[in-house]
Amino acid sequence: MDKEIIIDSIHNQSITNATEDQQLFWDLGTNLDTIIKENTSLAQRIDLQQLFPLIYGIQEAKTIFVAASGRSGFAMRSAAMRLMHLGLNVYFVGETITPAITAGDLLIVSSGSGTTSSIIKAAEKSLSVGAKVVALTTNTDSILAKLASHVVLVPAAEKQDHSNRISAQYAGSLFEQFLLLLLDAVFQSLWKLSAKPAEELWKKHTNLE
Ligand SMILES: O=C([C@H](O)CO)[C@H](O)[C@H](O)COP(=O)(O)O
Repeated sequence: MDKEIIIDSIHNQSITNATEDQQLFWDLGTNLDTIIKENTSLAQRIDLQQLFPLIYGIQEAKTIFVAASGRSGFAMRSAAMRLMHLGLNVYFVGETITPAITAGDLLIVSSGSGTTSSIIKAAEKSLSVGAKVVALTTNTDSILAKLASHVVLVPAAEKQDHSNRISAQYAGSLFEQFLLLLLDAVFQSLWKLSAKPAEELWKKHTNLE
């Protein structure tokens, strides 16, 4: 190939890439800004008093069970880990070592849609044995919300709401992100109430990772 053509094509390539990179840079910044703003707005729309029964329920329960699917499940696993750090007896539903739920226990479920069948089944079983069920969901008319002993409404977009009205993010992303923030806020309150020093909690942190 002619030397000038090669130089020309390299030059054009770098101009094209620079433009694409600039666009990507701008998009990423805008995306982060959108995500943070949507979470901030959601935090302002949460009725914090709806969290009181969750907090008291966690303090009173013999054993706490946590259940959620997919990305909601990832957020709830993080919350379950922190409850364990507080010294509470906590299991994630579906793990091999999770025992039977019984009366006096608490099941915390989260489902943006409130229609995920495994989560509804877990709630039904828990109620049938006399355990309490606290549900976090975007939909107070859902089967899960109607079953639950107590509902925390998280007014994020439901995963099949493609209207962009509540969130510009894909599917249930806002709900799933916010679960992590909300349950970290719950943990901070529980930690303060426990009056335990961080060093005591840290002893519970896995030393096998
Ligand atoms: O992983 C999920 C999906 O990607 C939606 O954003 C959900 O967490 C999963 O499908 C469970 O759904 P919900 O029970 O409605 O939270």
